Amino acid sequence: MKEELQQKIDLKTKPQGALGKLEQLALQIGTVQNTLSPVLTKPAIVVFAGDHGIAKSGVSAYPQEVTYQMVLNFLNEGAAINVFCKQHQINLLIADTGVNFSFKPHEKLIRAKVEKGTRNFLEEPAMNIHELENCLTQSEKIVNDLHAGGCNIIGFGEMGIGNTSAATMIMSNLCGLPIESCVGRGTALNDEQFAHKISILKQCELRHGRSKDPVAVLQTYGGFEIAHITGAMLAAYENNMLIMVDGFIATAAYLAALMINPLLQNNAIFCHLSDESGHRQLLKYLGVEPILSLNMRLGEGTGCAVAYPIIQSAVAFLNEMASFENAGVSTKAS
Ligand SMILES: O=C(O)c1ccc[n+]([C@@H]2O[C@H](COP(=O)([O-])O)[C@@H](O)[C@H]2O)c1
Ligand SMILES: Cc1cc2nc[nH]c2cc1C
Repeated sequence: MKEELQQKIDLKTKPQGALGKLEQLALQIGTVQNTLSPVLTKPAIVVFAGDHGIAKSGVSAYPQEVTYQMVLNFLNEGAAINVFCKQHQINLLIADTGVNFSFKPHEKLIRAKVEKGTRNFLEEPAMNIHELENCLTQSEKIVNDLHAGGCNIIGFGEMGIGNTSAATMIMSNLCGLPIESCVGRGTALNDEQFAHKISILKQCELRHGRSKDPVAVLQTYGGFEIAHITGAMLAAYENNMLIMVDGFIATAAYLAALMINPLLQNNAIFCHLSDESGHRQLLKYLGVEPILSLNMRLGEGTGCAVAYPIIQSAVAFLNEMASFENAGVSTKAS
């Protein structure tokens, strides 16, 4: 199928390769769906939210309460992700994987709470193996349900004060890179706060040692929302869905999932380069190029939502553009 797709792309009325990254996307999407005429159906983004014990150690510029407050904002349709999903007709769902708050039922809220926040990994592992398994099973069900409803392209966002610290530790361990190469300012720490974050994360490294085992690393550092994203990506792959990968935290979850199933890379679309400083290095480590680079560092799945119309353009040109033959346009001079 790959060769036939490449031929179809090359016969479109354009100089060879002139649609750049859109051509690579069209090739990838057609290959995943094993067709010359792929379609994107019922696009969805799930924002997984969870609290982090490490937030108590002064590693974020914002207090932990912002996690639940932002979940309420998502449910009231006031956040950036709501706006972009509405703009592009993407179905948006919010999953409470471990927020320190009791939410009232809401049609867009998925109840997947493991605990009211992870434990502080400065002192002890963020979660136990049962809690991690709970994350992986619940997220699998969430994705399976969306797939059963006709969704074939899905993005995963996250919300969790302190989660750039967890993602930093995941990246540092699984890539075998020093903390300094992975850490960033998250929600915009000043120089002093940033130095404190680095010192805390180094203490955590001393406490837990290093590991390249994705399951052990997720258990040690969390969070519930990150582990949910890992499980959700694995389930999306099993359903042969296209997987939109968002920013730093979502890519750390992807890294863990990739180590569990390397075939995941066939279905993954890297939506944007986050301004969180470790993200560039992480994408480089993975050997992938994102669609967008807009200096965004919000999370919530906003990179996926903003990149989605570009993914649609890739599918549209493949399906709708004329070939040289159909349009009566001459090919290259020989
Ligand atoms: O997606 C990203 O690349 C990204 C980069 C920096 C921060 N964030 C968001 O900011 C929060 C984590 O930042 P922090 O400083 O609390 O660790 C969390 O809710 C993320 O969604 C997200
Ligand atoms: C306000 C705010 C919104 C967010 N959305 C994702 N992470 C966030 C962090 C903060 C602080």
